[in-house]
Formats: sequence, C-alpha cells, structure tokens
Amino acid sequence: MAEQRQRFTDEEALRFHARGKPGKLEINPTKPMATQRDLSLAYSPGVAVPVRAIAENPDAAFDYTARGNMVAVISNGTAILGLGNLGALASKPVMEGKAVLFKRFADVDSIDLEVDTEDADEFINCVRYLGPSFGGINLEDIKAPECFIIEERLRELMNIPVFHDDQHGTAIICAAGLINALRLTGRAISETRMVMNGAGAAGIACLELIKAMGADPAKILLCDTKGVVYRGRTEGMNQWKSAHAVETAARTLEEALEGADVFLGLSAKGAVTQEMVASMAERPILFAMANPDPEITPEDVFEVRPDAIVATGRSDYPNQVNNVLGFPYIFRGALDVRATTINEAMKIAAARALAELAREDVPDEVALAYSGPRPKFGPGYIIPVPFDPRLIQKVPLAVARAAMDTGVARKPIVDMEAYEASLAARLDPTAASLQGIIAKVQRNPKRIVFAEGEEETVIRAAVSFRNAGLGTPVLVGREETVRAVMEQIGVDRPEEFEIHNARLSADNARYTDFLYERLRRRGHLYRDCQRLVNQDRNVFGALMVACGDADGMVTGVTRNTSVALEDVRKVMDPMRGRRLMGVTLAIARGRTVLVADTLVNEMPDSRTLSTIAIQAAEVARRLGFEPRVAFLSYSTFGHPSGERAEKMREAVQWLEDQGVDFEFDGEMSAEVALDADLMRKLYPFSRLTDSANVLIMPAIHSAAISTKLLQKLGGATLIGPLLIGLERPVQVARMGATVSDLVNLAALTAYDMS
Ligand SMILES: NC(=O)C1=CN([C@@H]2O[C@H](COP(=O)(O)OP(=O)(O)OC[C@H]3O[C@@H](n4cnc5c(N)ncnc54)[C@H](OP(=O)(O)O)[C@@H]3O)[C@@H](O)[C@H]2O)C=CC1
Ligand SMILES: CC(=O)C(=O)O
Ligand SMILES: [Mg+2]
Repeated sequence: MAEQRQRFTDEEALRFHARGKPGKLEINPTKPMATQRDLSLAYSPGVAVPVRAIAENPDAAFDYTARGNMVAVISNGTAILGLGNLGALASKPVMEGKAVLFKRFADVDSIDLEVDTEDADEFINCVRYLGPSFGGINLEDIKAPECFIIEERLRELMNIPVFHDDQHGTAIICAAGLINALRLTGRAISETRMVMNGAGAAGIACLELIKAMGADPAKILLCDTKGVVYRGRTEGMNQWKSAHAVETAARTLEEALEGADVFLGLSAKGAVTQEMVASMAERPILFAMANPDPEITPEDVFEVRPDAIVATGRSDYPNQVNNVLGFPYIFRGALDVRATTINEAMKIAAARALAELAREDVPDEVALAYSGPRPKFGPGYIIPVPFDPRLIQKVPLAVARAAMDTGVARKPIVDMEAYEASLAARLDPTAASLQGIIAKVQRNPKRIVFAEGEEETVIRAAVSFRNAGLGTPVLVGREETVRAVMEQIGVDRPEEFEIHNARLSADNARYTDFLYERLRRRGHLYRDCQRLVNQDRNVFGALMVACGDADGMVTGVTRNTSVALEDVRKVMDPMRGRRLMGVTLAIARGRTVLVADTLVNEMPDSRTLSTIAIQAAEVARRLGFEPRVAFLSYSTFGHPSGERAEKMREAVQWLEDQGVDFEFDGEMSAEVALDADLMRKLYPFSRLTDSANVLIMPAIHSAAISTKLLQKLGGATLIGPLLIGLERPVQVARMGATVSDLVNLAALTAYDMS
C-alpha cells in the first residue's frame, strides 16, 4: 500500500496554529474608535438610536448591525472530521478553520461556537436562542443520528438558514463531482450501480441528494461498520439507515463493490482495499472522501485500476471533493437575499453551478495556485479547485436565484447583473474599480490588437476579452501556431478570431510606406522599415492602430516594458502638448489611489511634475474619481528643506499659475496626504478638502519602489502602470502578467486612457 503523503510534519501543524496570536481568527472593528465622538456614537449614548430602531422594526438589524453577514459555525465535536467523538473543545481548531474559510472565500463574517453537550435537546435549546445574533447557522461535525434530529428541529424553530454542512455541503459537492465523472465515463445516473460506505451525517445526505437527482434506489447499496444495510437487518440500525435499506444478497462492502460503477466513501481511513477496487466495473469512479485520510489513496487505486476516476477530500490530491467548495458560497447567496432557509432547489442549483464551472476553461489565477499542468476538464479535474476565483461569482448567484424562484428570499435581488459584479468585487478589488469601465466598453466594444498573439496567456486573454463582450480581439502571429495553441487549450469558436501574420498581411506595403514616411529622416532606409514591419509584432500591431485598422493595442508579456515602449514609439508620438507617463492604481483597504509617474520620466523637473499632475488628474476623472492631488516628499510644507522637496514646491507654484480646476497641494509626506484628520490637525491651511487620491512622486524610483512596497507589504492590488499621453491607445503589460491583468489592460485600452 502507498504511504499517505503528508507535506508537513505534526510539529509544523502545531506551530502554524500557535504562532503569533494563537488560533486562526480575531475580530476587527469596522468603524473608527479613535475619538471621544466616535465612542459616543458607537457606544452610549449614540447606540441607543439603532437599538430603538431595531425594537420597532426587527429588519433594521440588517442595516445597523453585523447580523446580516454573520454566520455561526456550531459543533459539539461528536464527529470531528473522520477522527470520531473527541469532544467540543477539541473541535475548536476545525470550527475556527471553517469560520476563516467563510471569510477567505466568500467574505462572510463567521465565529465558531463549541457547545459542550452530547444531548440533542440540550444542544437544540442552546442554539435556538442565538437567532438574533446571526444571519445563518452552520452546524458542523455532529454525529449521526443526533445531527438529523438537531438540524430538523432547529430548522423548525429558527427563521434563518440552519444548514448541517457535513450533510448538505458534502452532498452538494459530491453531486457536482459525480455529475461530471458520470459524464466523462458516459454513464446515466439512473443506470449507475453505486455503493455508499458510511451511513452517517454525510453519507445519508449524499444518498438523498443523489436520489433526488435521478439515481435508482434499487441500484445503490449503503454500508456502515456492520456491512451492507439490507432490508431486514436489525443490528446498528436507525430510521435514516432503514430508509435506504434494499433487498440484496450482499452482506459486506467487498461483496457490494463487485461490479459496481461508483464507490462513495464517507466513512473512515483505509476502509477500502485494492482487491475491492480491482473487482469494480470498467472505468470505476471512486470518491474516497473521509478526512483527514481517505478510505483508499489515489496511488493505491491507480496501481490496480489505472482507468479509474478518483477524488478525495484532501487538498494535496487532484479532485478535492470537500465541502469547502460549498458552504462559503451557499451562505453568501442565502445571506444576500436574506433567505429564511436553504432548500433543495438552492442545493441542486449550487451542485449544477459547480459542475458547470469545472467544464469551463481555467483562468491563470487558478492554474498558478497549483503546481503541475493547468487543470483541464477530464478525469484529473472533475470539480473546481477551492482557489478558483470564479466560484464567488457563480455559486452564490445560482443559490440566490434559486431562493428567489422558490419564494424563500426575504429581500429579492432586483439587478442580477449588478449583483454578479458585486460578488466579484468582494474578493477582487480590481473588479469593483473597473466594473463601471467594463460596462461602458461593453456598450461600445472596440477592436484591440493583442500583439503577442502566439502566447498562450495572450490567447486566453483574447478569448476572455471576446467572451466578456468587450470587443473584437485581433491577434498578431503565425496563423498555424496561434490555431495550434487555440486547439490545445480548447478555445470555443476559434474561427471567430482574426489572426494577422505581419509577413503575409495584405496591408504590409501600406504599413511599410507609413513607417518609412515617419522614419526616413531618422536614419531608417525603406528596407529597414520593411524588416521592422515583417519581424516586429509590436511595430506591426502599433501600425494597425496608427493606420486606423484597430482601436488600440496591448503588448508587453514577452519583452521588457522599455523595449516594447521603444517599438511602439517608432510608430506613434505622444499626443500634441502631452507628456508620456505612467499611472498606477493602487487598491488597498477599500481605497484607491493613483500614483504617477511610475513609468517614463526618471527625474522630472518641477514643470514636468506639474504636467504629470494635470494628466494624472485627468486620468482620475476618467476613472470616475474627483482628483485631490498631493505632491509627495519626505518633507511637509517646507520642513525639512531639501532639493527634491523644493522641486515639489515649485511644481505646486506652476499649477497655481495655471489655474487648474482640481484640488492640489504639497509638498507633503505620504502620511499627511493619506490622513485627512492629521492634515486638518497639523496643517489646517492645506487646500485639500479630504485625503489625497492622486499621489505625485518626486521621481520614478520613489514611485516604483513605493508601489511595489504597497503591493508586497500592504497587500495592495496594483493596476498598471497605464501608459498615458500617446496619440493612440496602447498599453504595455508587465512581463509575467496574468490573463486577468491583460483583460483589465485591454478593457482600459478600449476605454482609451491615453
Ligand atoms: N470530504 C468532505 O467534504 C467531507 C468528508 N466527511 C468525512 O466523512 C466521514 C463521516 O463523517 P460524518 O458523516 O460526519 O460522521 P458520522 O459519525 O455521522 O458517520 C460516520 C459513518 O461512517 C461509518 N463508518 C465509520 N467507519 C467505517 C468503516 N470502517 N466502514 C464503514 N463505515 C464506517 C459509521 O458507521 P456506523 O453507523 O456503523 O457507526 C457511520 O455510519 C468522516 O471521515 C468525515 O471526515 C464528512 C463531511 C464532509
Ligand atoms: C470536510 C468536513 O467537513 C469533514 O470532513 O467533516
Ligand atoms: Mg465536517
């Protein structure tokens, strides 16, 4: 038998939990608590106002408290993973873990509560009165059959969703994986012979959902520690097992598995042997879902059955069938419509959404999070991976829609498109910043050249650009190479893509003439221009834009920014009266600031700095911000003095002379620029009415260094640098840009940020 693979030691796991503040979560305030005034608003006497409002109208609690986004993870520790009954206290690491996953994957606030009783009535009594505190209750790791009684009773008693994750969360993920595994092996669910090992919380709930989806009860055998649950069995039975008992001669798991198509394990480590697997039907499907160790390892299965499709509950094997793919998103959808319950329709909707997602092309973010080849729908990838950023958009949407369709939504969503965008924005700050721009581009789609059209990342970005309705991507490259990559990654409707091979292009002569006209007095012969057009994709792509055959261009993935920029500059000039420069958007802690110049002017003089400020303010307006520009320095309003600080002060004077229509001031330190209270307190004469959102840097090195520090230490998300000031829209990505980076840049190109 293969050894279980463990990529950490026990000591590492303990150290992980102990380091810093012990445990995995803490609570943070969402309102300022800095001043006397804050305190009197947040606490007495201000707090009395929402108290009275809620007493009058209970729904107001969703507006004035954290209730609407708060889920309790509650356990008594009687079935901790597959470790058994180790008690309420020992379950705390798992429950803290679930609470953290709620936050990490779906931005649901969550707290763990461990209830120290094995008595179902006591447990019910404890939980039933907690309703006012929470928007939902996630029951966890409570053993069967008590879990069935507890959940059923709490669902009757409480008017918020009560969801036993080990039952329904697991059932949903298992069903999603099964839909795809059956599809890959060409089986109809109604014809499939299945064996479920484990007749507890998870096993019984999975069986119920699978039957609701069309499985034939006569073709499913249920097993537990006593063997097959057959009709007439008396030992170790309860009413939930009896409901699934069938007429059969099989008495052991071994006998049950002979010729079976599917094994579903929700039992315990090592329950299945290689001999049992060998006796199953052709292309068997095995979901060994016991945690932390599966019923059988994938290595052991493949040794005897290389044709199998195998899933486990663990994250260190492919095909992780684990309820982490469900509970965060199911509650997200349920909370967002203030659902009174989570019903069958919502569960099936979640399972279908998950199954569909696994069949779609995988974005870079997901591919990068996993070592090995990019996941592609097939036996090694039947279910999305937990780090898939699309889960937050797809699953809650499906759940919320099903809640509305079945009449359990107290607050139905009116604008589903806006809801989908808000879901993406919960975890991806760029989504919120760019959503407005993306919507505008969708209404006015453009032709955008992707100059490095043979690159897989670029092709994927072009596909996303098209699929998102942002316009027509034009790929530059050798057609056969581009088509081969498209086929390899399984692009849908590849014939729709325009591919231009510079050398063979009908426009080649026209472009060469255009380039020669520009460069003949700059030391270029006609044949030099011909070579550039033929051989340099950036030049060819930029010519398409310059000659009006496309609206904009994105490049930069395969070459240094400065090299790509040099190529483009052969074809285009800065717009008359404007300077080339770069603006980077930094998004952190719910704030977006624009930083300039992050790309071109190495040591700008004061006049250039003032031009950079004017252009950066225009960019801010174009992005929907009212600019408040701060000229940054190590000094604030003259102290301490120094040469660069003086330059910044002079730049402010330049702007004063020009009478611009936006707020600006400086020089000032970043600390002052970004803290309106501090600015008011120490420099009440400052002309900025609030903290700055456009930061002009003294030189390119401070700009580049500070944005990278923001990204690496401050957790900021960066967009750009955006190239500003060219006569036509061209953006240069950084090398190693992801598909999302490129799509964002292409959208900004189409929006014309220049
Ligand atoms: N991958 C995932 O997302 C999830 C995995 N699980 C895993 O499923 C397993 C069961 O969890 P849960 O349903 O909550 O626990 P329960 O305690 O409610 O049920 C356990 C069931 O497994 C049966 N069982 C235990 N050992 C064996 C064995 N060797 N052979 C056959 N049956 C056995 C028990 O049989 P009997 O009734 O005779 O005692 C019981 O029916 C755990 O390993 C857990 O980690 C659970 C939830 C989610
Ligand atoms: C994943 C999970 O909830 C369990 O194994 O119990
Ligand atoms: Mg569990």
